[in-house]
Amino acid sequence: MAADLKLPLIDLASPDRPATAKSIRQACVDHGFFYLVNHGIEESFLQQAFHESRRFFALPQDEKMKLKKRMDNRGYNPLLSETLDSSLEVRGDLHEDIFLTCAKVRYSYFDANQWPEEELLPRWRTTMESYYEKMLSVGKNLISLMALALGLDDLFFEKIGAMHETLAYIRLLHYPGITLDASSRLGASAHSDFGMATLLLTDGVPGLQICRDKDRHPQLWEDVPHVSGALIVNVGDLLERWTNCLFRSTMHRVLATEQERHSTGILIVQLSAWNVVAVRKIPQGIIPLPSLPLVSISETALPPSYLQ
Ligand SMILES: O=C(O)CCC(=O)C(=O)O
Ligand SMILES: [Fe+2]
Repeated sequence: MAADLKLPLIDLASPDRPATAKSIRQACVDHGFFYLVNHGIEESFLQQAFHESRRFFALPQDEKMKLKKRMDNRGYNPLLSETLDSSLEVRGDLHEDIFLTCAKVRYSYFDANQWPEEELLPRWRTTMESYYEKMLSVGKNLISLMALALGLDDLFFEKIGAMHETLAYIRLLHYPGITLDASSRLGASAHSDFGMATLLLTDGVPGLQICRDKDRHPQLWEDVPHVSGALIVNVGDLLERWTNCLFRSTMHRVLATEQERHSTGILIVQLSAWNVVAVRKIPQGIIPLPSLPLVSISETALPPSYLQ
């Protein structure tokens, strides 16, 4: 049995933004994970997004395969096609997912999405487009609070152009509620997220766990309990890098459970700093991805004062 964790709860509607920023800083330093409540997205709308997500995964496999993920990272990943922990010998996590982005950026991503046909899933596209807009707006508010939490002007990321042409992905995930062989195969194997931050919503079925100290042996995995109506926020590798590891991009995973599970999330990535994105955390430390430039910490966007 994994230990149960009490993650901090951040109230996005609190009028005391400096106090909220202070709590966010503590949460990002201690855990890299927290709950976000009073985020302003109506519960009925979130349920509708889940409903549409379920409808998609319930389609016949050949319909889903028509949207199979392409090189640009958008589209459908069938069951067992992805292994988030690249060090595993048993390949294939027990989930299927679809990636969408609605960003209107220079590569016309908006039109490049692969949408299910309207006759097949009426209103699916419009629901996902509003889901994207609503989650991104919460994410932008949060990122301005993160700037405050770093002792910066709350428009800091906007001013340096970091939110210019913001790229964010919606990821709809389905864990089918089966366990394969008696192996240790996971729903989503251990990984950290690569962008600035992820905002996640789960259907309440347990499974999500975090490992706060990846260098500890044996690793300690702690359950992230469900909090009704709250979004789960986690810091991504990019923000960890920008803050010289002050904010933690915490490793997490999802167990394979016998109960079916859905989650929907938005991953906020920073498009105009791909060179900074191009570092991945691996257990041994930070390494550049092959063929992509590594930006030294002193060249990153934040002034040294943020560490104080
Ligand atoms: O389904 C979950 O609870 C976590 C999903 C996740 O880690 C991800 O989408 O990066
Ligand atoms: Fe993740």
